[in-house]
Amino acid sequence: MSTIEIEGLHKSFGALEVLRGIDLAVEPGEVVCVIGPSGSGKSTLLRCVNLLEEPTAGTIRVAGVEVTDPDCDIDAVRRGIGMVFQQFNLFGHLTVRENVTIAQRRVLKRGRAEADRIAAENLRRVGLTEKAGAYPAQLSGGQQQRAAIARSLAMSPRLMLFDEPTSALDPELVGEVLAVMRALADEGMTMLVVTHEMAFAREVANRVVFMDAGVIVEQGPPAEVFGRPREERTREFLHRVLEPTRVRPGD
Ligand SMILES: Nc1ncnc2c1ncn2[C@@H]1O[C@H](COP(=O)(O)OP(=O)(O)OP(=O)(O)O)[C@@H](O)[C@H]1O
Repeated sequence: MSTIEIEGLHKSFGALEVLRGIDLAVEPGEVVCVIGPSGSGKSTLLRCVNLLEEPTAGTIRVAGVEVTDPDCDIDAVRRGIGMVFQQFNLFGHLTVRENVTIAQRRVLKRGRAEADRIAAENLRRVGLTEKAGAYPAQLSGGQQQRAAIARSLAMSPRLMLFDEPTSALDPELVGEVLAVMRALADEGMTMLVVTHEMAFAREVANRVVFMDAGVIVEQGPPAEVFGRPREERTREFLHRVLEPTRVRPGD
C-alpha cells in the first residue's frame, strides 16, 4: 500500500486554479522532493495531503485512509503525519523540551516521564540535547527548525511533510537542517519535501517531481530529472535555478 495516493487532485482559490489534475503516489520509505517555480502549487499540494487545504476535486489516501472522504477522522490521520513548515511555529513561552512534549501529552495522552524520555531521544536525534531547557528566542533559526522536527518526530509519524523547511533560514544555517533531514531519509522515513534546495533534491530524493502551473510536468529519479530532463519546461527551470549558483574560480 502506498503511503500517499493522490488521484485527479484539483484545487482552486476562487477563480484561481492552483492544482489542475495531480496524480502522485509516495511509497513507504520513499523520499520525494517537489521542485518548481514560485506559485506553481507545490505548497498547496503538500497542504492538501493532511487537509490543511480542502481539495476542490480528486481523492487522496494516506496509508489507505481516504482523507477526502467527508466521514474521515482527519485528526486520527494527522496524528500519523509530521509536518514541518517554513516558519517553525514553536510556542515562545515554552522551553524546547516542553514544545516537544506538549502534543505528546495532550494528543497522545502520554505521561510526563514517557513524554520526557521520547523528547530527550528526539532532541538527541536532531543534535539539540544541550538546548532542551532553552526558550525558542534563545535559539538560532536552524536550531528552532531542528526543535520543530524533533517535535514532529516525537509523535512517531509514519510520514513527514516538509514545506520549504530551510527557506526562512540564513544561508549558513541551512546545512544543519538538511543534515537532519538527510539522516531521517537514511533511517527510512517516508518524506514528501517541497524544496528550493536542488542539491538536497539531487542527492537525497528517491524521486524528484517537477511542477509548473499546477501540473506535474515530469518526475523521475534525480539523475534523470536533473541529468536528462525530458521536458523543455524542466530544462528551462533547472537552467534558471542552477546557473546563478555556479561560481567559477576567479569570478
Ligand atoms: N489560501 C490561499 N488563498 C488564495 N490563493 C492562494 C492561497 N494559497 C495559495 N494561493 C495561491 O496559489 C498559488 C500557488 O501557491 P503555492 O504556495 O502552492 O505555490 P508554491 O509553488 O508553493 O510557491 P512558492 O515556491 O513561492 O512557495 C499562488 O498563486 C498563491 O498565491
